[in-house]
Amino acid sequence: QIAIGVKKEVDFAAWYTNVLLKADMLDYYSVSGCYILKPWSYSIWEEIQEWFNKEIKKLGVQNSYFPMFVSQKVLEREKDHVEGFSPEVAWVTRAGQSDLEEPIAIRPTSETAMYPYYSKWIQSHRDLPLKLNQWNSVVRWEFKNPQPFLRTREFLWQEGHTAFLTKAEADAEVREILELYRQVYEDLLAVPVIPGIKSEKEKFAGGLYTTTLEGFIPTSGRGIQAATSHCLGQNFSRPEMFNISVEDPSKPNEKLYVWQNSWGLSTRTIGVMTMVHGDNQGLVLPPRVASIQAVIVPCGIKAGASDEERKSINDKCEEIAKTLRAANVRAKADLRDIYTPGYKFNDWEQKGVPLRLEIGPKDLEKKSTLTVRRDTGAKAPLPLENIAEGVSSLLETIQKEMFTRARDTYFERIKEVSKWEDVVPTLDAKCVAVIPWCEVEACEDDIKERSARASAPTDERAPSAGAKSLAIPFDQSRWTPIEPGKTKCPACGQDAKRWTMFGRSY
Ligand SMILES: O=C1CCCN[C@@H]1CCCn1cnc2cc(F)c(F)cc2c1=O
Ligand SMILES: [Mg+2]
Repeated sequence: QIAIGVKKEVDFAAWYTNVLLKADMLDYYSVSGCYILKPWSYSIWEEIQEWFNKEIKKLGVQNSYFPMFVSQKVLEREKDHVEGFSPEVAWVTRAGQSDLEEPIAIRPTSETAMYPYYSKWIQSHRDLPLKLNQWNSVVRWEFKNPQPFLRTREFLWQEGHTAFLTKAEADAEVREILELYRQVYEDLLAVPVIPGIKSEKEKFAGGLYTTTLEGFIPTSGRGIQAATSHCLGQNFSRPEMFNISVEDPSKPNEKLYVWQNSWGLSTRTIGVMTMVHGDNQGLVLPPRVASIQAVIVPCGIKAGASDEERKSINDKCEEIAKTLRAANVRAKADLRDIYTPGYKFNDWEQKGVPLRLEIGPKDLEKKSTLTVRRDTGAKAPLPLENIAEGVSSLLETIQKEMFTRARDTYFERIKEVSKWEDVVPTLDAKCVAVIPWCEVEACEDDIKERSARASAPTDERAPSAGAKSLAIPFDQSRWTPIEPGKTKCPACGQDAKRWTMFGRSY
């Protein structure tokens, strides 16, 4: 029987929620759009936190905590910055039986909570650079249908907010952080992403420019914004906004408004990892973030087996688990005597445990174990001698091959398109169209509108069908060089500037 009850390529949305439930990663919650993160998924967030926290501290970033409440007049400091977002702001209007004088917003992001205090704390250039990060949750009362980890009304993230004397320092940090995000996805989660810059239309409107990691979900053929690192320029420090300035060290008596960045990575990481690697047996965990990397299961114990035979097998399993744990492999022996080996195999496969070691009487005699990889199902005997070394290298191989397979799939779906008539068919083939684009915003609106009308009817639960610009990849070398003045934008015929990824997205 199909463990997950529905096939990934048949009903992706149902497959996704079933995988999360069967792997015991989450449970539904009484408030719609909110989910409980159970230990099996929360441990993945902890792995990401531990790694990222260590890295940003190397960059001199310090963690802090600002209140979750933002007063109305502070949140709406700059009308046009928030107005586009205002429908999704959640407000506290009452405490107990009495209404509040003023409604208080629950932070949807913390710029407006933090920057009045940046203005207060940053007086001299010696107070720069200021680099603070928060690990917290934010609330955005989304109305589009919620999806666990991908679009929820409350989510966990980190938000970094930094201030510099010069634009050059800010520009450099934007890319340093984006590179750390790339490592979270590619090295920890084995998920390939393409770093690039957002178009003027798609960037964070309050900022100067937005750099992004673009992920891709092959099953739906949709792109997904995996992480963002914005340069805010001086938009938030200027006098009309939060007035964050120092005396210009090179021009006394002149005010210099600071250059700021803000960057975020959320529990969306877990959803992307699940969608990219999961299969019809359920979750498939990359070893780097698996809370159990190897599960040891006693096998072949006949019903009539003697107690000592059962005990010798169980003891061996526990001993192997201990040996592996001593070598920093997160290993567990499943000695539950109420379940058959077959039941256990299915249970741990649904939870995505990267490696299973089977130990039966014959294995004991031969002093070997049968290893079974979760990602490929490949089985191979492994001598119990130097078992820790063998298991560690097998886990590394699994990590590498999970990434390579996902990257090859992603790159196969990225199609170089130079003629408009090929754009919609590319999207309908669940691919991303990379076009030599003119970077004119009106053209972008036109592409979205023309591709929405022409596209095949996608299932009604899917997000919008029109093609958005996803990113302008920093690495342009993968496509035919654009000849300035000669290469034309396939959508509008104007001169093309850079290869740009267009696709449907989450
Ligand atoms: O994306 C990030 C990274 C972490 C720090 N913040 C930036 C920009 C967030 C952009 N954004 C995103 N969503 C929002 C939703 C709101 F309800 C609202 F009032 C404001 C915003 C909003 O500013
Ligand atoms: Mg949003």
